[in-house]
Amino acid sequence: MAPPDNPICVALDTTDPETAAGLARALAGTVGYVKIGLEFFYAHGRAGYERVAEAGVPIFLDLKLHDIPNTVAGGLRALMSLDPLPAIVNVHASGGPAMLRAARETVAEIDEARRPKLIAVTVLTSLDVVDLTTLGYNLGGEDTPTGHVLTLARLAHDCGLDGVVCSANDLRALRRRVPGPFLTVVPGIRPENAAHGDQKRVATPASALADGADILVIGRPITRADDPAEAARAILDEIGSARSAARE
Ligand SMILES: O=c1ccn([C@@H]2O[C@H](COP(=O)(O)O)[C@@H](O)[C@H]2O)c(=O)[nH]1
Repeated sequence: MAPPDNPICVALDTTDPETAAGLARALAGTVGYVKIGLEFFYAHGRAGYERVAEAGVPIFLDLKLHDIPNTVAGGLRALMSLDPLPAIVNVHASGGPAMLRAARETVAEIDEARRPKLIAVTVLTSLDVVDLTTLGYNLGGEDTPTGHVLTLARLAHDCGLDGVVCSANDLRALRRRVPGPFLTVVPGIRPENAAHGDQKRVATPASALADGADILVIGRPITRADDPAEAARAILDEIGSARSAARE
């Protein structure tokens, strides 16, 4: 799977349709994707989605489905009638193999050239090793969640999914241990000196790409900037400079 030309995906986390559609228009041509998540979709559903889609930017519909196989398949099938189709949809890998296969079979009902990429969330970037231990995961004494991310990523791969959502901290191990092509979509991206907020496993845009990210999900550092398009351009410049320096 070829990496996208423009790896920036901006999270439109708002309940205001004017703001979401306005951001999508302002960012068209500067970013590769916009992301619609729970906040916007629960508030405005299909009509809100279609309004954002008018800007013509490919959409990652980040609804992170997590339920029994039949329910996830039904939910995804309902989403497959969106017009235009999203470029990417997702489920939680921890829904298990039967659910992942049901999801894969459902998106496969759309012809291959048009179907959305189906990816699985591994471990949320807002969780660190302390959180996972609190949740009862046995990390075998490791001090990062990467081992668990790899388990879920391999499962997603074996169930035929196109890729995963993971943190930048997991990428090197994942690129070594999960066969490609396999899309890596990476939130928790923070330019130097940007506030981390609720994100615990973070990286800069340039370092995430250097470690193997295909798509960088960036929300507040762009959407809360005085000029979001300018903030996105600054990140693209930073990425370009880091790539040129790496080639020298
Ligand atoms: O593990 C995950 C999965 C999804 N997200 C989503 O990405 C954006 C990040 O927004 P920021 O404002 O840049 O923190 C947000 O929509 C999350 O729902 C994630 O952060 N981590």
